[in-house]
Amino acid sequence: MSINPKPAYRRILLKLSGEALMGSEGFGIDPSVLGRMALEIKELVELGVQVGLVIGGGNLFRGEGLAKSGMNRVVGDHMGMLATVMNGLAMRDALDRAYVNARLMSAIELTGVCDSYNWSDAISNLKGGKVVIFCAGTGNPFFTTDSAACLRGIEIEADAVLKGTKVDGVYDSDPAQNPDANLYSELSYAQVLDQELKVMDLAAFTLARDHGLPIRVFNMNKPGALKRVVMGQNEGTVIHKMADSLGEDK
Ligand SMILES: Nc1ncnc2c1ncn2[C@@H]1O[C@H](COP(=O)(O)OP(=O)(O)O)[C@@H](O)[C@H]1O
Ligand SMILES: O=c1ccn([C@@H]2O[C@H](COP(=O)(O)OP(=O)(O)O)[C@@H](O)[C@H]2O)c(=O)[nH]1
Repeated sequence: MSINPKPAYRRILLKLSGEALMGSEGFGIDPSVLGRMALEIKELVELGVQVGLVIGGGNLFRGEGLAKSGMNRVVGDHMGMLATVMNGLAMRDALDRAYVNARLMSAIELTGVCDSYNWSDAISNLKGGKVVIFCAGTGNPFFTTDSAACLRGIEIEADAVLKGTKVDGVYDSDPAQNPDANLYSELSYAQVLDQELKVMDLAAFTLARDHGLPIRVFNMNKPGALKRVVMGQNEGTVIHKMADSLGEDK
């Protein structure tokens, strides 16, 4: 196995689900998980990779779940977006404690708590080697933080969206249901859509496809997997533009 000494990416958009932060607890934030993730992100910064981060809120609130219990969906989504701000505050704090310079930018204005999202400030901070955490999703109800990850990824001209999840990548069927499921190392956008593989919601996925933004899915709970992805080693599944048997992939 050859080790590639240089990172494969100059700038990435890392998406971490809220559930990734709760560790073995069923709710909330596990400080030890947060600390481990901060150290993994620090390694990337030390390699010279520019890191934008989008954090989910599913460990605290999801609008869809709250709406099922009778709450107005828009209010539920507002709570979900504020949950991502809480996760963002915790992540910025963990990065500070790991001596990593980080800025927290919110799509919803929260004076005195964090900065408001500003595209050019985000780019300057990234160029200056600061980790930029984008919270409050897109700022709009009925969207997800996967959509926010693709949107911010396109805006900051990231080389890829790296989606950290609970499984090793994208399989031909749900590995939680089928122990014999096979892991893909590479897929085209068309293959994901044709085979209805679960990567991210359709709004997020089509945004990435239409802008040719590669998505790499990997296991955030697997120590060192993030670094291997960034070093261009064979880890997880990449979904990107490729000519497939049906002709041009969009
Ligand atoms: N074809 C598939 N490949 C990989 N994971 C899949 C597939 N189908 C369903 N899943 C499930 O999707 C989950 C990960 O989805 P993800 O979007 O990261 O989480 P969430 O929906 O909780 O935000 C995994 O736990 C896995 O069981
Ligand atoms: O642009 C956005 C992003 C998120 N949310 C809300 O915030 C919640 C938490 O985000 P998400 O479910 O994407 O978190 P994850 O699954 O990544 O933890 C969502 O369920 C939505 O209710 C929203 O309304 N608009």
